[in-house]
Amino acid sequence: MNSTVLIVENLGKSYGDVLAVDGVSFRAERGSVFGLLGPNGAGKSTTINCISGLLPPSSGRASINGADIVNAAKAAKQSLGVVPQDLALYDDLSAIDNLRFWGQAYGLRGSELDERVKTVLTYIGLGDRARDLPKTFSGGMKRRLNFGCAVVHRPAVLLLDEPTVGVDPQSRSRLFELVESERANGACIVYTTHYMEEAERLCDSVAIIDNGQLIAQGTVAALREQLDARDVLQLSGNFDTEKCTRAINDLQAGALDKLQIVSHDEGSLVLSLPDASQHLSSIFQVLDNSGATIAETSLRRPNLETLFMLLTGKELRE
Ligand SMILES: Nc1ncnc2c1ncn2[C@@H]1O[C@H](COP(=O)(O)OP(=O)(O)OP(=O)(O)O)[C@@H](O)[C@H]1O
Repeated sequence: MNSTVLIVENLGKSYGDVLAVDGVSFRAERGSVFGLLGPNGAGKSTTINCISGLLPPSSGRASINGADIVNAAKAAKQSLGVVPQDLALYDDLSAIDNLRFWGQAYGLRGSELDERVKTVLTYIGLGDRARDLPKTFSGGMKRRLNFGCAVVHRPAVLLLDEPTVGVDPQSRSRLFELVESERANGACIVYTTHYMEEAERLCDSVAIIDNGQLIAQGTVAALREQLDARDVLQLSGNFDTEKCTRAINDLQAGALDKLQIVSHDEGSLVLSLPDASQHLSSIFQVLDNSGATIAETSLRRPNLETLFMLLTGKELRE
């Protein structure tokens, strides 16, 4: 059995003049969580909405379980479950009837439907609230019901668009458990988020998207390796750009040949280097000699968030 169930090739989507998704390609496997990471407006939802058939792509293609999302849309949708960013529940249907509705929409009938709905209700922790309306639920309970509706027909591919936005910590960890058990059941999960710590906890492989383009892709371990164990040192204060660059160049020419400038303007200086804490005093010394005043300093260990900064020179959450 081929383990690749989702193939996205050179996908593009424009809204008028706005190129929201620009040639995105990736593959995702059964029994794995694929993270699509990027800041607000990067193009994550547009990518998800194209894959789920909600938006027609402007270019490129995608297939789910071998079915092209445009030419074999019905078969593609049958293998797909979607948990959209905004809740998609019927307020006038009880929890169990919301699940029954989605089960029927995907062709489940009779005892198979009854059993599956019962299993999913327990699975999402709403067994004792089956007959209640979603409006009586907390935000986290609604999210879990939304999740249940997406998995009731046992999809091969599950798309989750920022599922933890506005969710309390307890419901968040329950959602993580649900994602992990779907993976254990063999589903391929595409998980979009701008929380890098969620990606580091959940994802087997990730793609980082910025301005509609994938700027890095691989397993979390491989991307960490790409960072070359670099710390990110962020300084804010007053910097004369020219004098400061000269000072940093002197350091690079000396012992700190791995020192890099990530971004630099008059009010801030972001540097990266391995084992930064060992070299703080020499960095501060040369900056001081260049006439810089430093108001604030922060040192971050390498993670996906610092990788984003190293690749783009920008903060993930601004
Ligand atoms: N219906 C639309 N019409 C015009 N532009 C749009 C539309 N939807 C999204 N965009 C633009 O497309 C780009 C990508 O948006 P998208 O919602 O896909 O990003 P995102 O990464 O999902 O961000 P967020 O997490 O904020 O939803 C943004 O520049 C956005 O303003």
